[in-house]
Amino acid sequence: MIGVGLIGGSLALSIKKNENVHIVGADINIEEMRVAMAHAVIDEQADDVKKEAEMADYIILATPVEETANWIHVLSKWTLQQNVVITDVGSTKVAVMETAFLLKEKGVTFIGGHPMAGSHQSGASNARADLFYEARYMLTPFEDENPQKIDALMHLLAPTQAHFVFIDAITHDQVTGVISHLPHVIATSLVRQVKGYSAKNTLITEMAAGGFRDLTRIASSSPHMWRDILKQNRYTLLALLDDWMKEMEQVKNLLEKGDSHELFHYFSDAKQFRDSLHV
Ligand SMILES: NC(=O)c1ccc[n+]([C@@H]2O[C@H](COP(=O)([O-])OP(=O)(O)OC[C@H]3O[C@@H](n4cnc5c(N)ncnc54)[C@H](O)[C@@H]3O)[C@@H](O)[C@H]2O)c1
Ligand SMILES: O=C(O)C(=O)C[C@]1(C(=O)O)C=C[C@@H](O)C=C1
Repeated sequence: MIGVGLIGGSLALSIKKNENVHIVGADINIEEMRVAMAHAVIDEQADDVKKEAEMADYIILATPVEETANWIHVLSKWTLQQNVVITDVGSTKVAVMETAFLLKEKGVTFIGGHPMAGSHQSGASNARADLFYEARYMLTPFEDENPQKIDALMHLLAPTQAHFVFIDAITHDQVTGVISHLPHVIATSLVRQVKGYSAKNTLITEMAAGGFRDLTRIASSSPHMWRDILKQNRYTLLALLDDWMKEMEQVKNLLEKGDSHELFHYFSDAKQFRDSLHV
């Protein structure tokens, strides 16, 4: 397990429910390694990552996505087990799968993965074995991947009790752009706007309640993780932000007109769609 933070740690805790699993962890943050060992998230800490990776049956990359791409470069230079399956948990897939081509060219299996559950909290101390229970778990194997390797990975991940969904990397990045990355940008920019007002009036933060909390919780997420996600999915985000600005223009127009019927429809249309969603 390379990266023993929230997602790597949660996956480790859940994978441990399989028989005959021994999880060796590696992390650039020594404190995270200490926490992961102290909470029995991993069985052993890697003193020599190369040596451990070359002995591993599975390698899971659970680092921020730019680091994941770097690790794929590194792994492509090592002599891994012939049957090794490498996967990741990153929130973007196009850049990761493009880099993973380096492994494919060497006959090494890489199957992209992305569990659709998480938190604004980071680190192994927040890891939970049930984090992925009933969540969607997207997999992006190369088109001609050996089905036995995919089955082996799904077997390893079965204790997560997540529902696997196969998807191509481009569609993945468009879909997550819409339902995860754009909402993060909106929450973050809203918090920044409120921060500006709060400098002039302390009542603003004092009066903040449930509505503000629910809409902005995710702005407390890891800046490192989100910087990397936005870098890798920036073209999708640029198009989505154009649409978002058009949406805001529409709200401005509605307010300028002040038409009760149109304003009511704006809210009722959104409520109807929101009420129909499973989340
Ligand atoms: N947090 C979420 O809600 C969520 C959900 C699904 C997927 N993801 C994805 O999971 C991945 C990990 O996110 P997280 O929430 O667990 O973050 P996290 O900060 O809790 O954990 C990431 C860990 O990676 C370590 N790390 C960073 N660079 C490294 C490197 N070069 N080598 C080794 N270790 C390194 C960090 O020290 C940290 O312990 C990201 O790619 C993210 O996009 C996150
Ligand atoms: O619940 C949260 O805090 C999350 O942000 C989780 C969340 C999301 O739903 O957008 C964040 C990033 C992921 O790649 C998957 C899930």
